[in-house]
Amino acid sequence: MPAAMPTLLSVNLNKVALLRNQRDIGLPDLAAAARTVLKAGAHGVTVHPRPDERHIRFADVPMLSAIVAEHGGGAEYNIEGYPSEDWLRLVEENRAHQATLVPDPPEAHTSEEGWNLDTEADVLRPIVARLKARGIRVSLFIDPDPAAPAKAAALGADAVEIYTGDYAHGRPLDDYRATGLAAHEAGLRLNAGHDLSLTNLGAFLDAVPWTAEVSIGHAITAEALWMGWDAVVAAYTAICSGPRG
Ligand SMILES: CC(=O)[C@@H](O)[C@H](O)COP(=O)(O)O
Ligand SMILES: NCC(=O)COP(=O)(O)O
Repeated sequence: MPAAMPTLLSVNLNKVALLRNQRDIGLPDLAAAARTVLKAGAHGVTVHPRPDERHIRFADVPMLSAIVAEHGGGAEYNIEGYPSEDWLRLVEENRAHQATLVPDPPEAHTSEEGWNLDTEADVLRPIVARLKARGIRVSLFIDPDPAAPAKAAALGADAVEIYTGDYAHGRPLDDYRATGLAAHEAGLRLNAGHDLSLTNLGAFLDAVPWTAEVSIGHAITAEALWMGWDAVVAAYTAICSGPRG
């Protein structure tokens, strides 16, 4: 069993932006949300700017970059998305610490699968090199497939993010643990995300103790409506730093 390590929490602000976009009055204040979650103890902020700007708008990206930089203390900015030229420029121009490449088509309702690292290898390899040349950590969004981490490492990725949506809907943790171990053995940073929540995060981290970072947005935003941001971030960081069973 690997030495227990605290898992870092990156709060995805997509759903704060989604609510903000419903009216033209700037509420909820996205900048205030970013400052609040960082002050409450989140390690970083994640955004997933989609081509239709349904939630995070391209103009939000530099504003949030400045807030993460202003917070300091090693806080990180994780930008997720499909690596179109526009998205790549957004990542490069806004000092992302980590770029998480996700295979979503523009019309995707949400992210529901990882990369096919066999058929997309030739597309991804130069993109990974381009981002790494700028000092950006590159994470590839993968399915819970123990064969995926070695393929991601062969493409030059620094990290993988296991898609956890199916786990949240009842898929057993066996493949997640095997994939996490494979990432650890491949020397990759292991991230995880999608539909993680206060009710399912602990069991995931117990089964996959190599997890360096979780990015959580939908559930934490819903939970913050009842608990408030300070309390909900504290609840997640307590799970993230708790003893691994
Ligand atoms: C990649 C992933 O699982 C999430 O980060 C994604 O950002 C969710 O996107 P929506 O918030 O648009 O559903
Ligand atoms: N990479 C996962 C993420 O950033 C947030 O996903 P979700 O918690 O909104 O499902």
